[in-house]
Amino acid sequence: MLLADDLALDAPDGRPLFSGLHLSLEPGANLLVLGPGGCGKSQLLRALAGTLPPRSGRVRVGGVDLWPGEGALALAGRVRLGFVFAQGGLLSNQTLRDNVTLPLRFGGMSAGEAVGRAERALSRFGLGAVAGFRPHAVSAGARKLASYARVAALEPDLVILDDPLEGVESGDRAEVLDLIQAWAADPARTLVLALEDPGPFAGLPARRLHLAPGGLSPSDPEQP
Ligand SMILES: Nc1ncnc2c1ncn2[C@@H]1O[C@H](COP(=O)(O)OP(=O)(O)OP(=O)(O)O)[C@@H](O)[C@H]1O
Repeated sequence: MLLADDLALDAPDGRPLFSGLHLSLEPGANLLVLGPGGCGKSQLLRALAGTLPPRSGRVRVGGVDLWPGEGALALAGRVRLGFVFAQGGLLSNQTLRDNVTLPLRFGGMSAGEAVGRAERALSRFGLGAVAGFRPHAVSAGARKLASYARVAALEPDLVILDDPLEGVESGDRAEVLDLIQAWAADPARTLVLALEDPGPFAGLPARRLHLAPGGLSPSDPEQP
């Protein structure tokens, strides 16, 4: 489902983060990307999600080349990819409802079905009453939940979550944890999580990739 071959990434200032990364995740596999702040976890997830070109190397998702290639655009209508970045990543000029609906429409779903599914996903997270609001009109916690609703509605083949509990209010943690555990247990879904510390995900059945300042952790058994 997810293949990274000889991947090298730089920080936005051009500083090398790591090189020679190999990953191969079959459908249903889970991966925890671990490492201290600033070591490049977010940049790696963006490259795997097709939103940030690597310095060199290859990324394939569901048999589709993202890099070299046109990144996430290449996935349209072929592989469903859902991601939640630390800041949520909602489109600020669209309502929460439209933020959830748009990826479904891009995947070819009819407008009626997409809106119905978006409404149900937002209601599940207690956001039904604010579905017509734009992201800046709701709290940071609600924005984060809406970004989870967007992924849940999409039912993606690949889920990529950066710092999954960052910004989730304490009363919503159990709901979000349940959702992530269900994704992790689904044999058809591949899940990638980035965290400084596994915390509540320590028991997740997942492989681990350790990033360290200045490169890959030399103790990482995944690497050749
Ligand atoms: N927009 C940006 N502009 C400049 N530098 C950036 C930007 N985003 C990330 N960086 C730098 O790139 C490096 C990797 O950042 P990245 O966010 O991938 O690390 P991380 O492991 O995810 O850390 P954290 O857990 O703190 O988010 C860091 O040194 C960071 O300062």
